[in-house]
Amino acid sequence: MEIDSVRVESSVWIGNKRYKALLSGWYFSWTEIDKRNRERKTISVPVSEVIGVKEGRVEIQTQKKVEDTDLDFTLFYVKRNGHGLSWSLGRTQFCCPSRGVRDQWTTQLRTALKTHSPSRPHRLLVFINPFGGKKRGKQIFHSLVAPLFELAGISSHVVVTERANQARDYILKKDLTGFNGVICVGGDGMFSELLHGVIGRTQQEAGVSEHDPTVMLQPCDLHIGVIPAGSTDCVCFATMGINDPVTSTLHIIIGDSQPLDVCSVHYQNTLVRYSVSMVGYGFYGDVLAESERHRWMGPLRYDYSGFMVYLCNRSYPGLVQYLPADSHISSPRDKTRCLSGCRVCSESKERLFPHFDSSSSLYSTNVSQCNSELEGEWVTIEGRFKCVSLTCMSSSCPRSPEGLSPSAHLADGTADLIMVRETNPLGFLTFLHRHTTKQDQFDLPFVEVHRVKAVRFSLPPGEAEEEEEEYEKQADREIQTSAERELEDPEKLFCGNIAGQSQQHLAGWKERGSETSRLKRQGFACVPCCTKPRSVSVWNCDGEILPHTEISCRVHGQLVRLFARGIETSTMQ
Ligand SMILES: CCCCCCCCCCCCC/C=C/[C@@H](O)[C@H](COP(=O)(O)O)NC(=O)CCCCCCCCCCCCCCC
Ligand SMILES: Nc1ncnc2c1ncn2[C@@H]1O[C@H](COP(=O)(O)OP(=O)(O)O)[C@@H](O)[C@H]1O
Ligand SMILES: [Ca+2]
Repeated sequence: MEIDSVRVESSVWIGNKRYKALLSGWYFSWTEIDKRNRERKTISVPVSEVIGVKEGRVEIQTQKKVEDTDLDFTLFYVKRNGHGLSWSLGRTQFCCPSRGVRDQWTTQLRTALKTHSPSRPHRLLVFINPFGGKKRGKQIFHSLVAPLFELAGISSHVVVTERANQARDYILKKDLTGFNGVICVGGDGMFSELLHGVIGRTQQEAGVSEHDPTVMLQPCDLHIGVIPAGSTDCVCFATMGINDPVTSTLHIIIGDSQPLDVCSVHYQNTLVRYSVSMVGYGFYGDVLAESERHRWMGPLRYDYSGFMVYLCNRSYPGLVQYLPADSHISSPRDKTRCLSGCRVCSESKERLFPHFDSSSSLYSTNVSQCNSELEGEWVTIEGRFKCVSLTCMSSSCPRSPEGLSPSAHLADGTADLIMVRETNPLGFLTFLHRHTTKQDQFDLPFVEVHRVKAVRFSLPPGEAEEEEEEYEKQADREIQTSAERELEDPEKLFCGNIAGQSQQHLAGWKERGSETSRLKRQGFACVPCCTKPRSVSVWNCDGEILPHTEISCRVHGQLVRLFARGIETSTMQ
């Protein structure tokens, strides 16, 4: 065996074939040597993608040694399947000329792993929602994820949730010393709990008020990992390009890091929620409100509710104001895609954090810096809309592989505002259908899209007053008793589903009795396609219904980081 400071090399055997194994720089490779000593095919694995090195011949499933010889070692690494987005565990068993050489290899490979992968997690906090999606969260974790963590030497503390918001509260309140990341096994709702916990805790520790819409929030160090086991799983799909628990687990193990923009939603000077995928009014709000009544259908509830709400053919008046992003940098119609190593996103880092000190990893929370992000001319648009949606990223998911806004970026500090004006049912169906094909859903005369830094939504003045009167009357007449019941415990009304509500915010609900009554009537008590015209919809914020109509949203560039690397272009191994 030859070892110098940059190279380790020796002969090894795989089965009955001889190979030259080489560890050089960032790569470990093995090249077949034929009987005439000529070099044949080489397989090369980046050290950063090695999952583990074990002495002996070890099986993948059981991790047991099938044969304990002194000459063998087994290498586990990331293997790309198909087009490269789906990852599985690769395994190769090497036989060395002597025990000394075998021990040298295991030592050298483990040292290289430590040097080249310093950001790997050692200890993780895992939250499983046993009721998400098809209710397979526990099974997915124990059969697919836990064995890989064990192989990689990662220890985990597992919490199977017993109620909504448990994961969020745990992150906000418990001692997290020693954890390098938090993982959710569930859907977008579960991710959202972790998101609120991690952002909230980071701001608490930094002494930053989350309620102030103009403040620069402190970026979060604790990484979030997502094992898809929900209904839409849009966060996972949009950051990995695939919903696959094993792929997600391998990205977590190797400590990949993908920054993500987050949108904060405020009502007056109170934080309502954070969003990473979609804040949608009109169609998407109605679909969500309707779908909550059909949770028993599992993921299909969205298709069923989508169909019912589509038949209602509603449109809503609204006043939308937005702060455009710099159109020289990128545009929602530039037909590009945000891929792994995206230039637009990496160049945004300097713009978003001009005072970032890389030596100490400190971000300056300078208020003037944040205000510069909020500078510019606001644009106002009034009209009747089928839907108004804001998305910080493409929001691609299996239902819409290109997403709500195919050219949106994961970490550029902007979101895309999509406004679909009132149109005939066929026009709206064309718009919806284009989400499922490669056709441009923005190339329709009633659709507008803008890349923005902030958005405000309000009801046109006349409408707002009329609505208010109508709701007051309705609230008094029709649902007084249920309104009283819900005021006693507003959280119960939504089945504990308003994750992220602060006490202050819940108090806000109690004050606005007529608004909660209205929501109940619209979202929960209303029969789909009811004959009464309704001119106010609800907001769908990453799968949660918001208790306010007039909201303002602001994008916080690269606020959190995921164990992911964005979508890779085809790279076959
Ligand atoms: C005709 C086919 C139309 C397909 C339209 C697809 C649009 C898909 C947009 C997807 C945006 C996803 C944004 C992510 C939202 C999630 O955060 C959030 C929570 O997810 P979770 O339950 O996993 O926790 N999910 C949602 O709010 C679900 C929104 C889903 C909307 C689906 C609408 C389906 C529409 C079917 C319409 C059928 C019309 C047929 C007329 C003949
Ligand atoms: N043990 C639990 N019981 C009830 N609700 C829960 C529990 N754990 C999490 N939740 C809530 O369930 C909601 C949906 O969960 P999620 O995992 O996103 O599944 P889905 O994608 O099917 O909606 C989330 O808003 C989350 O807060
Ligand atoms: Ca973005």
